[in-house]
Amino acid sequence: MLSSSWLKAALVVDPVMISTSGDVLVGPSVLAGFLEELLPMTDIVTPNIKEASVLLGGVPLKSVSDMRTAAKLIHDLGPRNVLVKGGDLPNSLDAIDVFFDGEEFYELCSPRVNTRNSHGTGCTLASCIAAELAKGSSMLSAVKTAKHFIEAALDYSRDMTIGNGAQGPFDHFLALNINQSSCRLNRFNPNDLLLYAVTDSAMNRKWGRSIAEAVKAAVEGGATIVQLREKDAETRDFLEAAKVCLEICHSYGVPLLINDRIDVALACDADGVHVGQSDMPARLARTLLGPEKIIGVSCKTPEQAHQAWIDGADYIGCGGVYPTNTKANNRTIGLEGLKEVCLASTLPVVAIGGIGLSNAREVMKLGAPNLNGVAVVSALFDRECILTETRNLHALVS
Ligand SMILES: Cc1ncc(COP(=O)(O)OP(=O)(O)O)c(N)n1
Ligand SMILES: Cc1nc(C(=O)O)sc1CCOP(=O)(O)O
Repeated sequence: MLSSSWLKAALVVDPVMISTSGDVLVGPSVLAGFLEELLPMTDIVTPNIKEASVLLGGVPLKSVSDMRTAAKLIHDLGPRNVLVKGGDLPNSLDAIDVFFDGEEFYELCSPRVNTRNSHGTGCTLASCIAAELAKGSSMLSAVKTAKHFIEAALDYSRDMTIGNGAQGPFDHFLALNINQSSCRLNRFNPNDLLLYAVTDSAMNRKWGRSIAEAVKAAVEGGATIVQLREKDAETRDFLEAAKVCLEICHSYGVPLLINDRIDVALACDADGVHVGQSDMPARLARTLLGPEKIIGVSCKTPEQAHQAWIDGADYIGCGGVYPTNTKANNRTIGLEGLKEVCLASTLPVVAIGGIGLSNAREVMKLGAPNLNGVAVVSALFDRECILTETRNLHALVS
């Protein structure tokens, strides 16, 4: 028995051999067909740990380390990507899935949802991956989105009572009802890019403010995401300031990213990083930060935007839309350049460079697909009152 979907020439296979409830669903002839014919043509196979064990001739999987070994061995059987689902792993507080793309391993971790309503999760996960691939996601993004969807759906339907069996189905229609629920579908919401405040240490010094004071004023004024871009801060000072800013931002429900410094982002458990074309490559940043963190990449061309998507970035910072004094020797690409990148990008885009009260509306009116907001430094932080400037700019772009 198979649950598979062909979309955009991608074959996603959920090897439905043993159900979550432990029932064996296939015989030996099906297993042979799986190994010899199906796996070699598969883009991703998504076995649970019992199915992974069956595919490998019965080896027991008892730990995440065993799951990694299994993912590698199953990859050797032919599929281009493997997701070993650890929902059944004993003695684990979290649901840890191991994703292997032939080069890197990713441990995708989410809190275990205690519910009897878990019937159908495997098939739904595979279908969701296929749908995300068809929408243009990279494999890792598709897997992450699918996993978040399952987690949210399980949480949403944990207390439902349907039928009399030991297990109930979970609710696939939560998206229709999500507004009534507190669960979150994605860790990164592209709408957060609407008003992106990027700090600048020199400007804070000029106005005699700490980074934390500047950040507090910006989030109070309506900044929807914040990036600490502290080019000349000492590492220790930067880290301490980042921890304080993280508390401030989270108290307003606003994500905080760190410019360039993956080490600082890891040390303070920031929500993510923003990297440029000459910084740590996004793919390596993803490996270092894991699947849950937000990664933004600066792009001036459609080619760079495409690479950022392949590398597993979450959004693109595109500029300079207008000339700027904040970043030395920055090439201006104009509204035309911005539009070109937006049209080519499969990722959400935030415009940057010389944007302020006088031109933010013009940028947003471009109406380019994927353009989700404006990122601003001097128009917020090189002003006497950050709070007022942020409020005014927020009103303009909303
Ligand atoms: C949102 C956003 N977009 C672009 C940049 C520029 O990043 P980068 O190219 O790394 O240049 P520096 O910021 O390091 O000077 C950004 N920081 N944020
Ligand atoms: C940090 C940065 N990156 C840019 C890019 O084009 O990638 S422009 C820029 C500076 C933006 O500052 P302001 O809002 O003061 O013009």
